Amino acid sequence: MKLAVTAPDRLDVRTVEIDDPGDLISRLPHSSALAWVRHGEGLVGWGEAARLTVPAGPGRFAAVQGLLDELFGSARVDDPLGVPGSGPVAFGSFAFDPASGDSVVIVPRHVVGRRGGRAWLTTIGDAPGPATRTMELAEPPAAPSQLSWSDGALSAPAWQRAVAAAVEHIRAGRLGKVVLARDLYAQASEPIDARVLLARLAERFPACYTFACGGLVGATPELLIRRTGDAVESLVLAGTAARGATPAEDAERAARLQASAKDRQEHSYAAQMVREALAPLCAQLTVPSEPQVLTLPNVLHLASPVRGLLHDERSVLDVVEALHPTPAVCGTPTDRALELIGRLEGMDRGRYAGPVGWVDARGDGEWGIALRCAQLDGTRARLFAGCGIVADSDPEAELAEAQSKFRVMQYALEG
Ligand SMILES: C=C(O[C@@H]1C=C(C(=O)O)C=C[C@H]1O)C(=O)O
Repeated sequence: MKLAVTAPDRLDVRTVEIDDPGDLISRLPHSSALAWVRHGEGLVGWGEAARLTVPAGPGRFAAVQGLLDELFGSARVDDPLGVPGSGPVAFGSFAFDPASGDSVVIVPRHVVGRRGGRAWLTTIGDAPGPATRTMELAEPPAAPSQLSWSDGALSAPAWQRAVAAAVEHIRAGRLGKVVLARDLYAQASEPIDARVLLARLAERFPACYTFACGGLVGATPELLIRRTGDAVESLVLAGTAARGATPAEDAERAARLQASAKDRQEHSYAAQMVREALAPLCAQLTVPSEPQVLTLPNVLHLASPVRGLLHDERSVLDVVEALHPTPAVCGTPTDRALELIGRLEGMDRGRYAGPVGWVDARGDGEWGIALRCAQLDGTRARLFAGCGIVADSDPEAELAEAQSKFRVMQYALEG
């Protein structure tokens, strides 16, 4: 594995406490944004003090952690706050497939953080000017215009055939579950500004993690892992139903989802694997015996909140490595599911369904699974959505489920 690294020999890092900046996303001065925001709290970043381009291959998480240890370990750091996300941080977005696609890790020159009534500004490289200088509101960016839509690798009927083929493999006993995704393109007349999408997503999906890294922009409900000191948390999602039109219909659909043997099976593959991956790392681990229902503006999900205490000092990236790819986005068993995904989807997922998030110099951080997202490339956006397939899956129902997941980014682009 050969990593491309652009970084100075030694980072000069300074964090200062600042007045409440309010909405973080409106502080971003240009479209090449880095973001991780939920309920108005989190981190936004811009500029590049360092960039790591990580090729496919085993050990990519450990390789990144090793480089960050060097970079952060040799840095001159003035960080009087000492809270998760203060001092130097790296944002990252890893490719889904361990065998294909580059991953991107960026140490921004400027980071604004906001959590629990405190806010901070971190500057790398330059002597920071007065905090108010960078706190000026950026010019409001323009919304995407004249969008046209087209299929990605597979049309809707072709994708339904892929789902039917997956069901055959599962019924033949070759695997228990596989997650199949498809892509969709949006073409705009002008370059798409990530900040417009981020602002719309954060407003409409406040309970999701609105993220941006290396042009991948989305709002994921799925927390792969948060590490704060020795405490770790995860939110496993798998099993989905459409929202109802009224509160009564929602309640009825939530009850049906919780009682659905097919969705419970889809969910238990994912929850069980997360338990098995975390157990060896944890002195204590709690996985609820029954999933709950998470209600989002577009869908309902079966959800298992997992909590644990690490028994050794480990960076959040070590835990990401132990978890990815979970059956929420890949399948069971992992190797057969990966192979079938490669055969049936007809596309490279890139960084969709890979880990996305941030890590600081203490090894604290938050990583989600990059879902409900699009890869921006100038005037074009490539959207992704996928569904867990088990023996009882129906291709038409899975297509409808994928459409309801696409709606998140369709809304972000169209308003
Ligand atoms: C694969 C996606 O979502 C995943 C699949 C789910 C399912 O199949 O029920 C639910 C949540 C996510 O874990 C996606 O949004 O693209």
